[in-house]
Amino acid sequence: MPAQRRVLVALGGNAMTTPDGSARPDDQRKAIEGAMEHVADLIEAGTEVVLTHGNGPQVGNLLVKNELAAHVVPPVPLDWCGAQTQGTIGFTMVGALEAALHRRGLRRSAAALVTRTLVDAADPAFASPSKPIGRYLDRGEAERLIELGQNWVDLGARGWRRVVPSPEPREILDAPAIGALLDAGVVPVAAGGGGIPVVRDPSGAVRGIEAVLDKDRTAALLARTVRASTLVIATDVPNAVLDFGTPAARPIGRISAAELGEYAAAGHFGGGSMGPKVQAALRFVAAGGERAVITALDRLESGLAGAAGTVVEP
Ligand SMILES: Nc1ncnc2c1ncn2[C@@H]1O[C@H](COP(=O)(O)OP(=O)(O)O)[C@@H](O)[C@H]1O
Ligand SMILES: NC(=O)OP(=O)(O)O
Repeated sequence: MPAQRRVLVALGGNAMTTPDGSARPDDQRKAIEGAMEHVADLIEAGTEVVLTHGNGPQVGNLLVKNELAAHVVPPVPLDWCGAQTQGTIGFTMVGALEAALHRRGLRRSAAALVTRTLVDAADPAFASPSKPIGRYLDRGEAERLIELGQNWVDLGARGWRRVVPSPEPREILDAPAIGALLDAGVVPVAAGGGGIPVVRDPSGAVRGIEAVLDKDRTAALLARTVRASTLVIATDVPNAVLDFGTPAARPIGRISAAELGEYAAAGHFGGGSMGPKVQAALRFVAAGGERAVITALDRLESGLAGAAGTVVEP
């Protein structure tokens, strides 16, 4: 498999929902259709693309539905909710991407793979929930749910959000199937929502475990696994910003991994938002990746060329 021009594009939840995170089906369809136009442009320009995506709003909403309906139908575990969101988001992305490719005269197909990501059952993250999912609530509503045993954190201006365990992704178990899709010329959508978290029993059997993986962390692992030259993290802001949200805010353009690492250590990037993206970019480059780009969807092409966004190089 050629390593040149293979690009892993990770789409954030913001590329798939409205800014209020409500995740209404029509809003998701429209947002995904817009995102796939940009991805189709890359493919038309000759880039080999592997796609992954977040699922924070969707998996949180599904969990709530399960809990609300628990007295009527049996609730399913969080890893099943993750698998279900891979299915619906992947299905929507594949349809939108194929339509966008066909409009450009490209008869390429795409396929969404239900993807398992191995984690360690002893990961300390299981004891300290940190991954924000679902809708934002105000403090009073969040406190009521905390009393019922849920974990919620204050995320500032947008409100409070539920958090669940998010262990470190260790291995993409379905990597051979992703490789087979690439070899067949099919555009893979893989490891959505960071992949379904699974652990391996002493017998070697694999089983799901309740958590939601961080899609940026998994994207860095997936990019290395498929030997992509570039990792692009597409979100709703054109750049990572220093002193974000203050009068001294300034966007970061091209930067070395060493310098970006210093800014990260100094606390410039929000946990649960820009922090994981910067961490993923640094990990990918440290592991031998040529370039990681953090930018907005509408700058994908110029970001790939190193002319827009936060461009991280060794
Ligand atoms: N230092 C920073 N630079 C830029 N954006 C930041 C920074 N810190 C926090 N953010 C926030 O991170 C958001 C993007 O992260 P997130 O909402 O998790 O994206 P996605 O859902 O696309 O993965 C931006 O909308 C911005 O509000
Ligand atoms: N799983 C995950 O990280 O999803 P978001 O990017 O939507 O938060």
